Amino acid sequence: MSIEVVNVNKRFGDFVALDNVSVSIPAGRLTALLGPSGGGKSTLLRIIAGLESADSGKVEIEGVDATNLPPQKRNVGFVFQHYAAFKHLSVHRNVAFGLEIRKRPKDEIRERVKELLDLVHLSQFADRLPSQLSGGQRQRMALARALAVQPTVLLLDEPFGALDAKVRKELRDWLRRLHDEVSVTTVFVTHDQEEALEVADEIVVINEGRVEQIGSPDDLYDRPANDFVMRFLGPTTQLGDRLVRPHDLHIHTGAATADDVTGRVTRITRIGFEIRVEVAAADQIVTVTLTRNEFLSLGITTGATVQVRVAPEVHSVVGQPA
Ligand SMILES: Nc1ncnc2c1ncn2[C@@H]1O[C@H](COP(=O)(O)OP(=O)(O)OP(=O)(O)O)[C@@H](O)[C@H]1O
Repeated sequence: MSIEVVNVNKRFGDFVALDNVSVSIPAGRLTALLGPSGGGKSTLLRIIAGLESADSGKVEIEGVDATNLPPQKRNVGFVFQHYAAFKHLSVHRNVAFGLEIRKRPKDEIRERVKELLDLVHLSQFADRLPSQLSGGQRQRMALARALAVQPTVLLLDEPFGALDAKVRKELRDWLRRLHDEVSVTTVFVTHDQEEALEVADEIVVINEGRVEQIGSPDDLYDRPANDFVMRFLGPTTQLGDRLVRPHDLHIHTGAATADDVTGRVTRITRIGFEIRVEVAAADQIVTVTLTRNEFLSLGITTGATVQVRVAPEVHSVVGQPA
């Protein structure tokens, strides 16, 4: 393990921001701290970085007890959402900054900055000022700057939060590729479940100062530890007393069996290549998502009587042509 957070507690006045949090973050992986706003993600990241101290508990980085070490002794690099670049320095100088204050030889700095600018695809902008870059380019510069001093751990607090959806998506893909190239242990905060599911190897779900679940994207999505994780990770619908994913429900128009709930189709909506079918069953509106082929083979329209059940073998149903 690269980072061990053990029984960390943090209060702000009476407010409990972190309630006995323990997390193991594996070396060389990309880990997301995911959860709703105010849940404590940034506080945890800041405690790992040494920018905030825990009231009690321990932080270990690469086997070293870092609990009482100042940030600069932890060998972590960090990037925050509203990244403050040195406005009067070129991109090259911004990236070189950490190396210059460490008084590294000029040749080494030149070489390393060149490598990093290549890595983040900003070589042609080396002489520009930060104000002459786009938001996405500035975030890439921030990452290059954080990586310059070869941290063992890279901490990113909503690094793409302020950017528009398209740039965000590009940077997300790019971060994944970058991580695969340099494989420095990376922890990033996000409240966006899609971002976490798409990019991270491991996800730590944090809510109201507590860890709800830790696992791979598949673990969390398919085997959520509780209702909170299930609802936070993706769409859900209620069938009887069961909370399920809309695509894990099966519809048929044959005779009802013991597992079926009978209902009436109230609405059919097409969302991209999926079809969302709403079924009024008993006192519930159940949402079922189907592929276009599944939907067409059923031949249902609004008002039809249908049977709904939880698909017996989810993975054999999803994605199969009807
Ligand atoms: N310095 C502080 N003083 C008082 N309260 C604070 C301080 N820092 C954070 N908090 C409170 O602690 C709670 C957790 O904040 P934190 O920033 O860790 O949440 P978060 O999960 O990162 O949320 P967001 O996604 O909105 O950034 C919030 O209710 C916040 O108001």
